[in-house]
Amino acid sequence: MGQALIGAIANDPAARLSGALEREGADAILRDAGEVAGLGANGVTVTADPDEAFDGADAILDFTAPAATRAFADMAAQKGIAHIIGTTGMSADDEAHVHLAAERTVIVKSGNMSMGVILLSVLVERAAAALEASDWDIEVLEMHHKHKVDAPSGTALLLGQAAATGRDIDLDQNSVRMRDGHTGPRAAGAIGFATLRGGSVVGDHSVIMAGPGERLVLSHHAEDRGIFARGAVKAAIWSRGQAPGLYSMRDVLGVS
Ligand SMILES: NC(=O)C1=CN([C@@H]2O[C@H](COP(=O)(O)OP(=O)(O)OC[C@H]3O[C@@H](n4cnc5c(N)ncnc54)[C@H](OP(=O)(O)O)[C@@H]3O)[C@@H](O)[C@H]2O)C=CC1
Ligand SMILES: O=C(O)C1=N[C@H](C(=O)O)C[C@H](O)C1
Repeated sequence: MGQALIGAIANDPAARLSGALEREGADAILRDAGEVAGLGANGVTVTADPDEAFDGADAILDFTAPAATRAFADMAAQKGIAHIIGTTGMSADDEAHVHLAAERTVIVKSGNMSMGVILLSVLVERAAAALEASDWDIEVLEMHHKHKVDAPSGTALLLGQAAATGRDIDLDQNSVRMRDGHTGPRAAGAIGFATLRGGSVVGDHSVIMAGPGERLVLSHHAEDRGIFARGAVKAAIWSRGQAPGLYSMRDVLGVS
């Protein structure tokens, strides 16, 4: 995602890359960030020092890992920099940490930054509200590339949350995250998740609403990681002048 972000910033006249961070020992350290992204030199040197990378920045675009995101949330809050979080696979404890940091700075956090997925979540919420839970079973199916380390995807959870909100139920209390063996029949009102991994799939998500004699399927297919990067840049630009708080991509895109 780092390379996609550098590309999205270069293509947006309202944005400027001020720093680029990688982990100590990574091949990209001390290289030109534009060259690492395959765009030609842009004069920004990749560093392993977060302080150096964040110095002078208005926003941090963070697509890393939960432990890093926790640490960067503290740094962003302390420096008063907006924190745009795309990292997924965060625990409840990580989420609570981010909530606390959002008391001190602007945080935009979303399991998916693309316009299409955010609109899909609105449609899922409406469909789930309209369809009787006793008749319509909701399953969220996702497939990603073989390098992905967390499951279900952040997007699948975001879509599951949209369905739960539409039904006015608690997702954690009603979700089935895996099935194996003699599971018994499906619990009425459950929201199920199924995960596929393989190849180079950028990100496919379907919310299946299975009713008596018919099936409604709402899907999104990501073809290029640029859609996530462009959303993150949009969020960073939007964050300017906002009051501290935890925001979603619905806030950024103005859809509900
Ligand atoms: N919300 C959205 O729209 C999207 C979210 N994502 C999420 O973004 C995250 C990253 O995805 P992706 O780019 O594919 O993953 P990668 O593993 O390719 O990239 C993550 C990078 O972050 C680096 N990193 C981790 N910890 C630190 C740290 N403490 N300091 C500096 N660098 C660090 C990793 O280094 P190292 O390899 O050395 O650990 C790695 O280079 C995932 O959680 C993914 O699910 C991805 C796409 C879209
Ligand atoms: O890891 C990925 O690649 C992606 N992660 C996000 C997720 O967990 O949903 C967003 C997108 O689907 C790609």
